[in-house]
This record gives sequence, structure tokens and C-alpha cells, in this order.
Amino acid sequence: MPRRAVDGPPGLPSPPPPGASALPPGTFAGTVVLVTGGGTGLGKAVAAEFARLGADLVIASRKEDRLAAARDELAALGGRVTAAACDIRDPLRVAEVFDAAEEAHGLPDVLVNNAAANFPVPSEDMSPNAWRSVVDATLNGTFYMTREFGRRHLAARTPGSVINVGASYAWTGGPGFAHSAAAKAGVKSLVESLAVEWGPYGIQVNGLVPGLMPHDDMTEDIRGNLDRAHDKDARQPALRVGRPRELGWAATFLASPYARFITGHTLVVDGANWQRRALVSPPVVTVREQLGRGPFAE
Ligand SMILES: CCCCCCCCCCC/C=C/C(=O)SCCNC(=O)CCNC(=O)[C@H](O)C(C)(C)COP(=O)(O)OP(=O)(O)OC[C@H]1O[C@@H](n2cnc3c(N)ncnc32)[C@H](O)[C@@H]1OP(=O)(O)O
Ligand SMILES: NC(=O)C1=CN([C@@H]2O[C@H](COP(=O)(O)OP(=O)(O)OC[C@H]3O[C@@H](n4cnc5c(N)ncnc54)[C@H](OP(=O)(O)O)[C@@H]3O)[C@@H](O)[C@H]2O)C=CC1
Repeated sequence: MPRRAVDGPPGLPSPPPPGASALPPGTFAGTVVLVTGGGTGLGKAVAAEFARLGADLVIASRKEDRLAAARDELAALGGRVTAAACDIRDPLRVAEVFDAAEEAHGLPDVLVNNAAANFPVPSEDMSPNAWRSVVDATLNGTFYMTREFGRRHLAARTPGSVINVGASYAWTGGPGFAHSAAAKAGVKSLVESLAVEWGPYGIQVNGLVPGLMPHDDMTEDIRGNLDRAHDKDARQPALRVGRPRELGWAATFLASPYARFITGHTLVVDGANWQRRALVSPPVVTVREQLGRGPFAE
């Protein structure tokens, strides 16, 4: 397949079509993959790529209706799929999800910590509970899931692979998303700590960062702000946004036998958008203005 038509548009080429897999058929046969937030958006896209390669799935999040719909969609790709309702901010519920997974399929071999909470808000408007809500789901929930996975594998003396979905503002900071950026920085740090702690036990821990990958499940808050940023493709060095399946292919690679020596690494799938820096940038627009908010009033 040519990478680009001779007279095609500039920018990075389009990816293969939906339904294509990045690895040999059956790469994950006999493997169980647990994806948090696997009922929507990028989590569902990641789960789908594992299913196409033969994995059984456990998808976990809070809303049972969305989980049930996704379970049926994912099961149509071949494997067995269990949906587990769970708020990952509750460590007891997290343990119960692993119990349910073990009962239905055996201990998951792969954990994808994809669930997160986020909304744009100027920091001066953010309530303590808003901060807590986002950090609790994004950082604490990721730790509770990872801890449970690690403890069970250490006890069973079995190898495993953890993939933590991050965001590039873990490195750069995220004006308008201070809670999420701080939490994602913590998630990235967890990858680096736990890869070293658990390498001796055969457990890989990697990070995976999507660039802008719009999808139909985006929350109203995020979608609303995205819709205001017209011409999204032209604002990326790739001259296009990412496709959720591109994250799925990267996740399957990181968890595959072909990546056994990769751990403690965070792979960014964003067409180099986060490295876009200039000494003279576009004029500063405050977060309040970007969000269409009036002057701060206590
Ligand atoms: C500025 C530039 C814009 C550019 C746009 C580009 C966008 C690209 C972003 C790319 C990065 C994306 C990263 C992601 O993480 S996307 C994942 C997003 N998905 C989700 O968040 C799904 C789950 N989310 C939720 O369930 C909810 O949205 C919520 C996070 C709010 C959690 O729900 P929960 O039930 O736990 O919480 P509450 O509803 O009780 O609220 C808790 C407190 O938070 C306050 N809150 C809620 N929303 C807002 C808001 N929009 N602004 C300010 N404050 C908010 C709420 O009032 C509660 O606080 P109080 O008790 O003090 O009132
Ligand atoms: N889309 C993008 O462009 C980008 C996304 N990301 C990251 O990708 C990941 C997926 O995002 P995306 O698919 O876009 O967003 P979604 O809003 O579609 O996914 C978030 C998922 O997390 C679940 N979730 C949220 N809170 C909890 C909780 N407390 N307990 C259990 N599950 C929870 C939600 O399910 P439920 O409501 O049922 O609980 C939902 O399925 C996130 O980590 C996000 O930070 C990073 C950069 C860019």
C-alpha cells in the first residue's frame, strides 16, 4: 500500500481502515484483558483491537447501560466479554471487579487503565470537590487498579502487563485542565516507579498517551470546547487528528510478546503535536476567554 498518493494532501498519511489489526491473528488468544472505561471512546477502541486479536475482555466503569451496549458490540468481534460496574475510586469495588474477572475468565494478563475524569475549568473557579473528583478517578483510581493487579500477580507468581493511558500535559502542564494535568503527571510517574519495582516479578508497566482523538462519546464539556476550536486538522503537525484505532494498535503492541523488553516507557501517539513549540507563539488568550467566562467574581 503506498504511504501517500503522489498528488495527495500533505501531512501524515491516513492509517489503515477500521478492522485492520497491527499484529498476527491470535496474538492474544488465551489472554484476558481488563480495560477500565472500556465502554466508551478510546477505551472501547483499545478493547476492540485486543478482541480482534483473540483476547477475552473485562470492561469496567460506572454506567451499566453503556457497559452493556459495549459488551454486545465487543463480543461480536469474537471473544468473551464481561462487563463489571465499578467506580474505580472505591478500592473495595476494585477488588470485587478482579474477583469477578477471575471467576469468569481467570486473572487478567493485561490491565489497561484508561478511565479518567476531566472537564475544562479555570483554576480560580475550581471547587475543592471538583479537584478531588478528577484526581481521585484519574490518579487514585489508576493506582487502586494497578495495585490490585500487581498484588494478585505477585501472589500467583505470574507475569503481566499494565498500560496507563495518559495525556501529554503531564509534561507541559494543561492550562484550563490543572486537575487532570496534575493527575496525569502522577500517572506517568507511577509508570516509572512501578516498572522498576515490578520488573523483577515479570510485570511490565508502560504509559500510552493519545493526542487529540475525537470520538462520539466525548463528554459535552470536552466536545463543547473542541467544537470551538475550528479547523482542528490544520492545527496539528500531522495535518490531521488521531483515530481511536491508532491508540488501539499501539496498546496491543505494548502488551504483546514483541514488546517484552519495553517497560517504564510512555509512548505518545499524537503526530508530534505536543512537541510543537515556537519562540513566538500565537497571542495569549486567557483560559477564561477560551471558555467564554466573564471576569472572576468571588
Ligand atoms: C480550554 C481549552 C479547551 C480545549 C479543548 C480541547 C479538549 C481536549 C482534551 C483532551 C484531554 C482529555 C482528557 C480526558 O481525560 S477526556 C475524559 C473525559 N471523560 C470524563 O470525564 C468521563 C467521566 N466524567 C464524569 O463523570 C464527570 O464529568 C465528572 C468528572 C464531573 C465526575 O462526575 P462525579 O459524579 O464524580 O462528580 P460531580 O458531578 O458530583 O462533580 C464533582 C465536582 O466537580 C464539579 N464540576 C463538575 N463539572 C464541572 C465543570 N464543568 N466545571 C466546574 N466544576 C465542575 C461539580 O460541581 C462538583 O463540585 P462541587 O461539589 O463543589 O459542586
Ligand atoms: N480523547 C482524547 O482526545 C484524549 C483522551 N485522553 C485520555 O484517554 C482516556 C480515554 O478518554 P476518552 O475515551 O476520550 O473519554 P471518555 O469520556 O469516553 O472515557 C472515560 C471513561 O472513563 C470511565 N470513568 C470515568 N470515571 C470513572 C470512575 N470513577 N470509575 C470507573 N470508570 C470511570 C467512563 O465511564 P463511566 O462514565 O461509565 O464511569 C468512560 O468510559 C482518558 O484517560 C483520557 O484522559 C488523553 C488525551 C486526549
